[in-house]
Amino acid sequence: MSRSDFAKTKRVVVKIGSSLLTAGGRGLNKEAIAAWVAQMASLRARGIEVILVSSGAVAEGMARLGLKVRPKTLHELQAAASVGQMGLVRVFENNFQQHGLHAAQVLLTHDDLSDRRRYLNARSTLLALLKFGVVPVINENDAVATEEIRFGDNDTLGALVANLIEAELLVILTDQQGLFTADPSIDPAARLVSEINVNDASLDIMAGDSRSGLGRGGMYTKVRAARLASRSGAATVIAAGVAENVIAEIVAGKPIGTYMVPSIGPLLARKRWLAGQLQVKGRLELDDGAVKVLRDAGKSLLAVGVKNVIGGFQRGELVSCVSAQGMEVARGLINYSAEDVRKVVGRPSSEFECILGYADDEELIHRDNMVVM
Ligand SMILES: Nc1ncnc2c1ncn2[C@@H]1O[C@H](COP(=O)(O)OP(=O)(O)O)[C@@H](O)[C@H]1O
Ligand SMILES: N[C@@H](CCC(=O)OP(=O)(O)O)C(=O)O
Repeated sequence: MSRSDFAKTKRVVVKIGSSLLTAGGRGLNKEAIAAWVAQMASLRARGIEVILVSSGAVAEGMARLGLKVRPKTLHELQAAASVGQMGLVRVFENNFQQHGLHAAQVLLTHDDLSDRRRYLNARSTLLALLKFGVVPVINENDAVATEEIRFGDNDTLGALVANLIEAELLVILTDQQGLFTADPSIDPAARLVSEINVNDASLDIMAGDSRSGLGRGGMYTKVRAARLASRSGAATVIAAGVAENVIAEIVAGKPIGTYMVPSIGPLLARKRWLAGQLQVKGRLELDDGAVKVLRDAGKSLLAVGVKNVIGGFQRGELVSCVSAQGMEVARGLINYSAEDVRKVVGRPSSEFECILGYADDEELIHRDNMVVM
C-alpha cells in the first residue's frame, strides 16, 4: 500500500495524544480541538467514517484540580481521569454539534476486548454508531481500569479499535512531526523518518519513551500500535497535530509525518482478535522444527515440538509460542492446562490417552486458534 491509496479510505481512526489536547498541560486547547473536529467533520461529509480515540482525561483532570504533577497513586489518577473526561466529552460534543454531527462517548477496558463475546458486542455498537453517522469518541475507562485490565496507553487502544472495526487507516497525532531517528527532544541531529515498514528492526532502536509527563508511551507505544494495526491490514501515519489541515492532508496522501507501512495482508476476523490480545498466560518453548512448520507451513502445534512450558494456564487460555532464542513465533488458545502440557512435552499425540488418562484434541494449539507473529 502506498500513500496514494489513502484517498480510497472509507474508515479512519484518529488518535490524539494528551500533550496536544491539553496544550502541554495548560487545560484543553479549544482552538486546536475545533480545528481537528472541523477536519473530521469534513471527512464525514465526504462519506468517510471517523472514529476518534482521545487521550487527555488525566491531563485535563490535573488542570481542573490544580495538580502540578501527575498523581502517583492509582486512585488519584483515576479520580483525575474522571474529572477530566467530563471536559473532553463536553468539548467534543459542542464542537461536533456545530457541524451538525453527534458524538458518542465509548469508554473501554482491555477486558472488553479480550473476552470474545464482549469484543463482538463492542464491535457491533461501534458499527451501529457509524451507521447512524455518529462520531464515536473513545478513551480507556480510566476510572475503573486497574493494572490487570488496562491497555496502558491510547496508542495501543487506537490500534485495537482499528483492528476491531477494520479501519484502513490509523492516524496518530502527537507533539512531534512524526517518528525521528532518535528522540528529537534529546538528540538535535535526529531526522524525520518519512516512510518505514512496521517490521523494520531499526524502529526498536529509534523509538523512545515519553518525556512530557503528560503522555504515556512516547514513540515506543506508537510503533507497537502501528504493528498491531497492521495485523488487520491498517496503515498508520504518525504526524504533528498542530500542522494545518493535517488529518485531511494525510487522507489525501500528502507526504507528511511518518507512514508506517503494514507488512502483511489482513488476518481473518478471529485471528485479528487473537493478535490483539495483550495478556498471555504462559509460554511454550518450541524446537527448531516446530518453529519452522508453524511459520512456513501454517500447521497446528503438536506436543512433539514443545521443549519447555513456562507459567500456569488453563485450557482455552492464550499462550505464546517462543523459539529457543526467545523470539515470539505465534500465540494461540491452548487445548490443555499447563499441568497436562508438562506431562506430554515432546510426546506424540497418540500417547496422550495413556499419559493423561484422556485425550481431548491431538493438537496443543489448533491452527485456527493460532496467529503466527
Ligand atoms: N524517535 C522518536 N521520534 C519522535 N519522538 C520521540 C522519539 N522517541 C521518543 N519520542 C518522544 O515521544 C513523545 C511523544 O509521545 P507522548 O509524549 O506519549 O505523546 P502523546 O501524548 O501524543 O501520545 C515526543 O514528545 C518525544 O519526546
Ligand atoms: N486514558 C488516558 C490516556 C493515556 C495516554 O495514553 O496518553 P497519550 O500517551 O497522551 O495518548 C487519558 O485520557 O488520560
